[in-house]
Amino acid sequence: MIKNPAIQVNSEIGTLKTVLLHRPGAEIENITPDTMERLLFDDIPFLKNAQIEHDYFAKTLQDKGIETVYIEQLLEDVLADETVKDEFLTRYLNEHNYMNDAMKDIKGYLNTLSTHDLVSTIYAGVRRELVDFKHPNLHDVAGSDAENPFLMDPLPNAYFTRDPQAMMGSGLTINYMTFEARRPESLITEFVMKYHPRFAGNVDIWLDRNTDARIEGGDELVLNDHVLAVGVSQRTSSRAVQALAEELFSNQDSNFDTIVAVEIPHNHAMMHLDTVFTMVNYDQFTVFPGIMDDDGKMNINILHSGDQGQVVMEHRNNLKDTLKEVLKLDDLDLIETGGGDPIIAPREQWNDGSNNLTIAPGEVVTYDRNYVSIKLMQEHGIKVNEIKSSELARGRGGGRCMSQPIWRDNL
Ligand SMILES: NC(=O)NCCC[C@H](N)C(=O)O
Repeated sequence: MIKNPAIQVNSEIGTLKTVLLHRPGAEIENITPDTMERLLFDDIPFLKNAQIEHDYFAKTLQDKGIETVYIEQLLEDVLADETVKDEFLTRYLNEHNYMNDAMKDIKGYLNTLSTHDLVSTIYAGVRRELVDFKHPNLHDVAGSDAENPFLMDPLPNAYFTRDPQAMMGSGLTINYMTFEARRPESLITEFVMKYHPRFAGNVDIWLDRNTDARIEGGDELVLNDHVLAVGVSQRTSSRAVQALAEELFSNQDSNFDTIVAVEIPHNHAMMHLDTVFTMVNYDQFTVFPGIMDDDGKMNINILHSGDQGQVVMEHRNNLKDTLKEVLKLDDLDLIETGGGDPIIAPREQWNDGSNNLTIAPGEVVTYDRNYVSIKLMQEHGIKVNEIKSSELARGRGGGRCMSQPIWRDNL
């Protein structure tokens, strides 16, 4: 049992106290038309305005008394220790296939930077011409890698702090992410959890990233203190969900005994469960109807903890009924994104109209552009705090994607 847990997340809706963010930086300006698709962007945001919008998002949270913690600051704190910095750079470069003398050359350059600039460079990417290679690898002089102006690609998705890990109960999963473009983000989480005094020794690690079972935080929803909903999606494999169930059902520190595995279409617009489904109150959810077939059916499996902590599985096909069953509710309110209209719903889903950050039961933070979904939520009694969304939305993630709750009041 952890004595002083640094994480407390026992729901999607308990009053939010502390949240992890990343302010978009130079990495956004290192996206080009050629790399956009590989870097998982649909357009190149205007950085200055993206930062204004992000600061507005952070201030909206701060004005509600929520502590905002920046992952880049935590990384800077951790890398101030020379031994940790060396370990981090070795791992980071290894994961980019640099070893031996070539690694020494790159480290030589990175070690000339202040810790602050090093962190910015890790996010922004390391441009090839900055390193004076005495010992280049073949892949630096021939083939497609050699054509890439970056030795290490930028991390433009880092402002979606939800995905590299998922905090639940007194711990987290540190995620092996699906696309190479995002994998270094969870290496950062790993080092912060291992070495930052705020977290080191004070968190349970339910899953680590040393696996090939893919999982991302946008798929991991904490419905209450013993039930999770996890998307089986473009980004999260069924094997990872099974592994998570096995760990949570058998670990003494975990209170979770049920995982609802919800299969969603595997595509870019709906890459994670939270792009189509969020919990906004005890008995209210927003949902994009496009995740169901024409009869309203879906492929859902409830994973339960059996007598010996083993995983027992039951199949379901109706989302509303399944939620009522696992949450023990007589009724619940599914609020359809864009009112289910065949034009408005997919447009607002594309711009993350289903991706709400719930900051207290019945109160959300969401993008202003999805005005039809906002009006509907208001009509259903939800308090909506609107944030600006012209540039941030170009990365295909909204309020929930841009935030990782670290501490919520228990319900
Ligand atoms: N939880 C989320 O849905 N996060 C949004 C991630 C968007 C990012 N461009 C990605 O493709 O991973």
